Amino acid sequence: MAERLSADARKQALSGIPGWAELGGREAIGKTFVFKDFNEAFGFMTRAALVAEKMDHHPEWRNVYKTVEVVLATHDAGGVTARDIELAKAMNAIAKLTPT
Ligand SMILES: C[C@H](O)[C@H](O)[C@H]1CNC2=NC(N)=NC(=O)C2=N1
Repeated sequence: MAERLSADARKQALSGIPGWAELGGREAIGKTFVFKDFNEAFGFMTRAALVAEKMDHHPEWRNVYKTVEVVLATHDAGGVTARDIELAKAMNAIAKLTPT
């Protein structure tokens, strides 16, 4: 099973993934993506969902119109692991292909 990252390792990893930050009150990372419209937001979610399913690692997320709020944590590990960092990077790469 993946190991929880230390506070230092989380900070280090997050410094390389624009827009992602630690949540307050819970060991998890999050980012709010804002797109041009609902179509782009939902397109992002569709592409990200396919990648997440392939990784067997799934986001907690909420969509309102063109905004997608994402939270990533590894529930089995009780914190943030390399798998969350990997999915966060993949989501940033997908968002780059999507007009904002
Ligand atoms: C059995 C399966 O691998 C686990 O339930 C996976 C599925 N997807 C998951 N996704 C996330 N984000 N955290 C998990 O701990 C997790 N566990």
